[in-house]
Amino acid sequence: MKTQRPNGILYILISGFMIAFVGALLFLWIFFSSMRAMHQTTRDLYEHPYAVTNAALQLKTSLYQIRSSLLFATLAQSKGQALQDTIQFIRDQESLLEKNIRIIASSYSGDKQQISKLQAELQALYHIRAAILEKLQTGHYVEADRIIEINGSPKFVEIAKLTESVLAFAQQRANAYVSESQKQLEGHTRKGLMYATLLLTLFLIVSVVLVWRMYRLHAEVDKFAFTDFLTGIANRRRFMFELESEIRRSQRYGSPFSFAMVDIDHFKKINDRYGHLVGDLVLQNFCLKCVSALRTSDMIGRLGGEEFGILMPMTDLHEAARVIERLRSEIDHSVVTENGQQIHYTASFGLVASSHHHLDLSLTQMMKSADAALYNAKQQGRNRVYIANGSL
Ligand SMILES: Nc1nc2c(ncn2[C@@H]2O[C@H](COP(=O)(O)OP(=O)(O)OP(=O)(O)O)[C@@H](O)[C@H]2O)c(=O)[nH]1
Repeated sequence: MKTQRPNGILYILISGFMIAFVGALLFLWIFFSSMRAMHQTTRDLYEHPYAVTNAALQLKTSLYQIRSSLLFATLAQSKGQALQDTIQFIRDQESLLEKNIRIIASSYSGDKQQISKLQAELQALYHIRAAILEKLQTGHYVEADRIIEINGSPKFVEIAKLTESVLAFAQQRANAYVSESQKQLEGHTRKGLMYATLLLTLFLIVSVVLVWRMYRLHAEVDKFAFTDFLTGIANRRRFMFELESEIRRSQRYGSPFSFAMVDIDHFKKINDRYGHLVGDLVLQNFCLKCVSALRTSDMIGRLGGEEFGILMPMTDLHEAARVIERLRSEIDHSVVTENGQQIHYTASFGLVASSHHHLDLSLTQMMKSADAALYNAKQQGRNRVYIANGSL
């Protein structure tokens, strides 16, 4: 019994720690995988779909800038440094344009032929742009203007249309992607909440089970600490505690109480003749008889071996003597039946009442007095009740 309690608590503590550890790991795993998924979704959301739309928009701007620069240079009849600056500006815009068309070509998920066509149209535009610049550099402004009007403008319009259609598709895809990603984010949040709730519920259940186990263990330990294992009645420790409390109560309020010390007669002979198991049955039978004969407010405890104590609160000597005598007689007139054998046993009682003693009565004095009375009952032939300072 002594080793069961620490083992039980250790077992509960270890299981509690293990469950908490697994729960914490699970929680961290859910938390980090959910965070990673959310991070990835957010990154995809801002990098992938908008890359094409941004590139298409920039491409449109570059085209517009190139066209305006060519028109301006032609109308203003630019030459010298002004023309050189315009050429440099157009080159910069074209390299920007090239960068954007590469982005579109690598990320566009629509009709790829559209992109090839756009690239081909841009190449054609570069040739037209080269022809216009050549005319401008040689001062042929009218021819430059004509090339712009006949070849350049339609080409710009054509490319702008193509870019517009690429942009519209990319935007549509981006919008779809955004709403899809939002749904995914909502899904992650919902899942996270669901797992957290499940985990919390699991922890609650485990905690309740653990607390219940601890409570039961505690109650069991308490029961074994104050109960006699064989008979199920109060053990010596519990009985002495109650007897001492009753003495104090009697001293304080002057309430009467009686106490009997009981010993089963020739119990050694019963053991020797029928065996220890039958001896145990007799002890149990004795306790049953006491419990049925006494009031529920009375208490019976095993003081050791075949010796018992009976405490009768609020009972004076006269009443106690009547009850104990009835119990003695009942035991004397009954038998314990085991394996077809009928075992008859008797008991001797030493009875003490609080009214027979002084107010400063102690537990030791009361025990001594009851023990002496019991000794007298044995001496006078057993199977009798002996009252301290007088016999029935
Ligand atoms: N079966 C059983 N026997 C017990 C238990 N506890 C003590 N005993 C036995 O009870 C016997 C008590 O014997 P004694 O003290 O000589 O007393 P007795 O035979 O009852 O004689 P008197 O008290 O003089 O009438 C011993 O043999 C103990 O071994 C128990 O829990 N079960």
